Amino acid sequence: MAAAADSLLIRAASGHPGGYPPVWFMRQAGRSLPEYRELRAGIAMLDACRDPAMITEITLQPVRRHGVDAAILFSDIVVPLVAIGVGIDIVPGVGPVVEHPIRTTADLDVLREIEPADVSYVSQAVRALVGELGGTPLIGFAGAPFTLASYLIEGGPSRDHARTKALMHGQPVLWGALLNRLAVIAREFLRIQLEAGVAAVQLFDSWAGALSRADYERYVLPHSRTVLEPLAEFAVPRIHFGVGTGEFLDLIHRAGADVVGVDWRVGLDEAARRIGPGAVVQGNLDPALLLADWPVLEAEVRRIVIEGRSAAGHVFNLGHGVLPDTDPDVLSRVVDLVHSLS
Ligand SMILES: Cc1c2[nH]c(c1CCC(=O)O)Cc1[nH]c(c(CCC(=O)O)c1C)Cc1[nH]c(c(CCC(=O)O)c1C)Cc1[nH]c(c(C)c1CCC(=O)O)C2
Repeated sequence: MAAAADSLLIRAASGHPGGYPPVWFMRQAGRSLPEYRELRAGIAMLDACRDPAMITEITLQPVRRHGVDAAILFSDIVVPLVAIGVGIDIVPGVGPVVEHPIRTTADLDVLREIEPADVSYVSQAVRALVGELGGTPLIGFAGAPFTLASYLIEGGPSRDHARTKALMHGQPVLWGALLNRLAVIAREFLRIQLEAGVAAVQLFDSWAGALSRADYERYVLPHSRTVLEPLAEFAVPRIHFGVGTGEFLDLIHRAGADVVGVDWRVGLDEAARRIGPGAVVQGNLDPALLLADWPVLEAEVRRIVIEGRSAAGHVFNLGHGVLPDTDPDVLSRVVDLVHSLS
């Protein structure tokens, strides 16, 4: 732990950057890696997420291959919900699909509080990983209340989040009760990972960008704050990420984040300005550009590293997850390039 606490990621997150920005990739573990596809063959996603040896090996794969500056726990945002008994499956090529969508007060009963014993495989994997990783920090994560609520209300992935928004505006009491339960689950799931030894946490509010600034502030921010604020006691970086949240990056920060994840729509210099003094940012290469010719990609990486220097700290990452058909050698080359820039 002492070594991980001194890592580039932890230093950049507290606003004391070293020579080059630390680099890791959202969804660095997964289908872009042949060794992942081989290991996962014939094993369902949620079964893999409940097997400590599998979690450990898959988490380590991109660290070994790319030399990234952080590992992210192999899991999924729906894992804590499945662990407390919510009927959810992860369907390949689709995403999480919910057996009984949540649409009434009675439906909330299924969302009981999570206990460490519900996810002992996660604690076990974290402890093993902290030992294996040495000085490389391990990032734990959870899905944010809004993004989890969207899956639960819609019953699966949604383009427009229409039922979610209708419930948010039309049944604000039910909305508040649902988001509060999800916030407590996310916070306790992160606490379990922190107690097992993760060096940082990331809260994924992937779909928050579907909301207006005013609606985010009123209906979502208080609940994301319920997740993040009490975790300050662990004194580790709390990263808060969403896609399309450029209009309210300051609110993402205000919810209790030390590091604000930024997608590719806003430059990091402008993002730092929007967040305010002392801003630490994470991002923000467009994952689609990993499929472009190297000279194009190289120029983008250089631009992002330069723009990141106007923030108090910068963690190099993508603006969203690695796409499955990304060439893993390109990811390794991006890591080497970032490491050569100081
Ligand atoms: C929205 C969301 C989900 N899951 C997650 C989010 C938030 C991040 C984001 O916005 O991308 C979070 C997540 N899911 C996964 C990770 C692993 C850690 C990492 O390497 O980043 C993380 C951080 C593994 C996964 N989670 C999933 C996979 C793919 C399943 C497989 O390999 O069979 C992986 C590696 C499944 C999943 N789970 C989810 C989706 C949309 C999918 C993809 C469905 C598909 O295209 O098949 C829900």
